[in-house]
Amino acid sequence: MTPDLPGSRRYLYMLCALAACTACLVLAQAELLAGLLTGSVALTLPIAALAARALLLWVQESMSVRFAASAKQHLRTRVLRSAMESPGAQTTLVTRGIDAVGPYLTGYLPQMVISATVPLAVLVRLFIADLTSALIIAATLPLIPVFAVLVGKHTTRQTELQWDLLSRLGGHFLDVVRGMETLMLFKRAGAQARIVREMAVQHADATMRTLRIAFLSALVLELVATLSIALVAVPVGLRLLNGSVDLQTALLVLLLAPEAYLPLRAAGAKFHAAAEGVAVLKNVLTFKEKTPKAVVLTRPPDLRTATIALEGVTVRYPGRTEPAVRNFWLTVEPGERVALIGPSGAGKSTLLSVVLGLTKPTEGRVLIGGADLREVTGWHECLTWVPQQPWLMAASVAENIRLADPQATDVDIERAAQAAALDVCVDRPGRELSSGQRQRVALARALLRRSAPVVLLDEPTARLDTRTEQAVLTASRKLLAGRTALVVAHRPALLPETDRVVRVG
Ligand SMILES: Nc1ncnc2c1ncn2[C@@H]1O[C@H](COP(=O)(O)OP(=O)(O)OP(=O)(O)O)[C@@H](O)[C@H]1O
Repeated sequence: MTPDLPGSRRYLYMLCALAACTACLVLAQAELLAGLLTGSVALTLPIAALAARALLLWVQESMSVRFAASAKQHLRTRVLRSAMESPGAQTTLVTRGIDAVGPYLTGYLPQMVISATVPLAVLVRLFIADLTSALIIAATLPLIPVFAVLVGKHTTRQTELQWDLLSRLGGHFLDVVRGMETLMLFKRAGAQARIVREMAVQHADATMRTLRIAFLSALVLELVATLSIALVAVPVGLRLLNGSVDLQTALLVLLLAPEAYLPLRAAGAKFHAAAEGVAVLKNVLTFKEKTPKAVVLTRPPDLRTATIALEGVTVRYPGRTEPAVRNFWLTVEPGERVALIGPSGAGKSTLLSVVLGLTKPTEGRVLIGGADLREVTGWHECLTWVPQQPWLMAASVAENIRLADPQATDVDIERAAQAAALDVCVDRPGRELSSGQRQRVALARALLRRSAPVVLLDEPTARLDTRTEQAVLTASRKLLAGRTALVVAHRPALLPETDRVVRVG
C-alpha cells in the first residue's frame, strides 16, 4: 500500500529489479558454496557472491531510506493541509504517526517483494535438482504465510486500536494544557490528570498486547520454518547415506532450503514493526486534502467607488451542526458606514471575519467591486481592523502599535495612543494591559493606518467606563470619517456615527 505517493511506482519497480538480482545471487551463492565444499570451486567465487549480496542490500536500503524520507514529507504536507477537527490528533499524526510509516516503507514493503521472488526462484531450482525436497518445501512453505495472515489480522486490529488510543490521548492532552488555567480555577485539574493517566494506561496496555502478539507470532513462524527445514534435511541426509543422491545436490538442497523460508519469516517479523505505519497510512488515506483551486488573482478595485457585497453568506464551523451565520445578504456602498447589531452569538464577529477573508464562507461569497474576495490579492492592505480580542505580541505598547505602520515615528505612535484614549506609558510591556486597554491599542493601530479605505470595528466601546467611552467614541469618529465601515455595536453609543443599522440573526 503506497497511496499515490510521489515516486512510489518507480520505487516498486526498483524493488522488483533488486529482488530479481537477489534471487539470482541466492542461487549462485548456494551453487558456489556447494561447489566449494565438494572441492570444484575456488574460494574467491562464493566470497564474490556474498559481497555482491551485501552490495545489493546496501543499494536497496539507501534507496528505501530516500524514498521513505520523501514519502513522509509528502504525507506530512497532506495531513497539515487537511481539515482535522482536533489539533492534538493532527499533531500526533504529523509527528509520531508519520514516523511510524518509515518501517513499513523501508522494511516490510521491500521484504514482501523479496518474499514473492526468492522462494519461487529457490523452488524452481530445487525442482530441477531434487524433486522430493522441492515437493516437501512446496507443501510446507504456504504454512508460513497462512500463519502470518492469521496472526497479522489480529495484529492489525490491535494496532488500529493502539493508534486510535494514542491520537485520542494526544488530542485530549493538548486540550487539557490549553485550558489548564480554567481547569485549575474550577479545581478540575486533578480530575483531568486522572483521565490523561487512564488514557495513557489504556495505550500502554494496548501496546503490550501488540508486543505479546508480535513475540508469539515470531515464535510460531520460527517453529514452522525450523520444522519444515528439518523435514527437508533429514530425508536428504538419509538418501545421501544410501547413495541415492550425490553430495553436490545434497549440499545444494541443504543450503537452499533455509533461503526459501527466510524471506517469509523476515516479512512476518517486519510486519509487526510496520503495523502501526499501515494503520497511519489507512488513516491518512481518508483525509481530504484541501487542494486550492487554481485562480487568477486580481488587485482590489478602487474602494472609493467599489461596493462590498455579501451574497447569501453561510458559515458553518467544523464540528458545529448549526451555522454561525445563515444566508446573509448585505451591500455596503462606497463610504457607507454600516452598524451590525444583534444578540450575542448571532454571528456579527463571524461576518467581520468573513469580510476580512479570515473565515471562508461555507456557502455564498463576498464581492469586492464585483470581484470574488477569494480571487483578490492585497485585500488586507485596504483594511484596518479593530478586533474584539486583539492579539498583542511580547513587546512594548509602542512596538505593538507600530505593527500597523513600521515607518511610524515615535511621535506618530504617541499621537495615535492619545487619540485612542490609551492612558498608559507606551514603553510598558503590551502583555500587561487590561482587555479594554488592549482594544484601545488595536484602535491606535487602526488610527495609524490612515491610508486604508475600509474600517472594520468589533465592539470598540465594550469594557469601558463612561469617560473612556466618550474618548474612544471621539477616536472612532475620526477613524470612520470618510471611509467605508462595518461596525459591530452592542451599545447604542456608536450608532449615531453610522449611516445604517443592520440586524444580524
Ligand atoms: N472558531 C469557532 N468555532 C466554532 N464556533 C464558533 C467559533 N467562533 C464563533 N463560533 C460560534 O459561532 C456563533 C457566532 O459567533 P460570533 O462570535 O460571530 O457571534 P457574535 O454575534 O459576534 O457574538 P458576541 O456579540 O457575543 O461577540 C456562536 O454560536 C459561536 O459560538
